[in-house]
Amino acid sequence: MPVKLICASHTPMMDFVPLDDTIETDVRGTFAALAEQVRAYDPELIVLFAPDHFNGFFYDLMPPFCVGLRAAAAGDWGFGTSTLDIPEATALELVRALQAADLDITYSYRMQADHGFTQPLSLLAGDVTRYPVIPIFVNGAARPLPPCRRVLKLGEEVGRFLAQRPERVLIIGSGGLSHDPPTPQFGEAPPEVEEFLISGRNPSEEARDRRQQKVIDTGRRLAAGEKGAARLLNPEWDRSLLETFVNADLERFRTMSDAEILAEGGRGGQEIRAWIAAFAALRACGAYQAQMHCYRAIDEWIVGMAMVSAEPLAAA
Ligand SMILES: O=C(O)CCc1cccc(O)c1O
Ligand SMILES: [Fe+2]
Repeated sequence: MPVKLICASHTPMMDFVPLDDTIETDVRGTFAALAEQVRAYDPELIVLFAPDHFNGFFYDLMPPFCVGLRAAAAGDWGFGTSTLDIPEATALELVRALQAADLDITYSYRMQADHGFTQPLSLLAGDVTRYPVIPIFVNGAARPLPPCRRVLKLGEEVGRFLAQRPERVLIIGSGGLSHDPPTPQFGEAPPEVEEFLISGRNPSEEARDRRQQKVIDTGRRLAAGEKGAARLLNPEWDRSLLETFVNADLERFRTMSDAEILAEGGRGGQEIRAWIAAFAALRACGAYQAQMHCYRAIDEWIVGMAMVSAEPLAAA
C-alpha cells in the first residue's frame, strides 16, 4: 500500500489578513508545491487528522477522537458547507478495526468539519471535495484534552489499518505549532460564552463574523507587539518539535503533558496532537523519511507555520 504524509499548520486568517512582505509568498508557494506533490501522487484516499475550534464539536458531547462516516464542512471562515466525499464503507471498517484494537472510538454520521479540516484540503487538494477522505477529529481545543499517549495509540492503530489497505493513501495532519488564538476556555468564560461552548452549533452569520473578527483583531494586536494580546509564538519549541517529527522520535510524545504544551506552545499548541496521530500512523506502516518545507513564525496570522512531508524509507 503506497502511503505519503503531509503535516501542515493551518490559519484561516491567511485569507483575511494579507501580509506585506515575502512571507506570504513563501507560505503560499510552499503550499502550492505540496499541492503539486499531491496532484502527482493522486491519492485514492486521504486520512485527515484535525482538531475543531467549537464549530463542529461542543461540550454537550465532547469525544476525544471521532471518525467521520458522513460529514460536511462547518461553514466557518469562508470554506463553505460542502459534503465531504467520505468512502463510508471504508470509514466503517476503520471504526471496526479500531474497536478490535481496544480503542473505544467515537464515530459520526453528521460530523461538521471546520477549518482544521477544510483549509488543508483546500490548500493541498485544491478543493474540500476533490479526493475521497476519512476525517478524524482529534480534540485539541476543549479541555480536558486526550493525553498525547492516547493520540499516539490512535495514530498507530489507524496506521495498522491503512497498512493492509489497497488504496494509495495520503495521511494529513493539520494544526499548530505554537500559537494562542483567543479560543474561550470553559471555566474561565462568562455564562453566555460557556453556553456557546456547550451548544453553539450552527451560529448566526453575525455571531460567526463577530467571533472571527475577534481572532483577526488579536492577530493585529499581537503583530503590533501589544502586551497581553496573546501568548507569544515560540519558534524554538516549534523547531524542536519539527526535529522530533523529522527524526521519528515519537516516543517523546508519550510523556508530553498538556501543561508543557500550553506553557511552550499556547492554547493552539495543543493542536500538535493531529501531527502526532498522523506521524504515528505513518510510522506504523514502517520507517519513514521526512522533509521540512517551511517554517515561519507569523504573528499577524497567529501561527507557527510549518509544513513537513514524509514517505516510507523503502520508497525513497
Ligand atoms: O477560529 C478560531 O477560533 C481560530 C482560528 C485560528 C487562527 C490561527 C491559528 C489557528 O490554528 C486557528 O485555528
Ligand atoms: Fe487551529
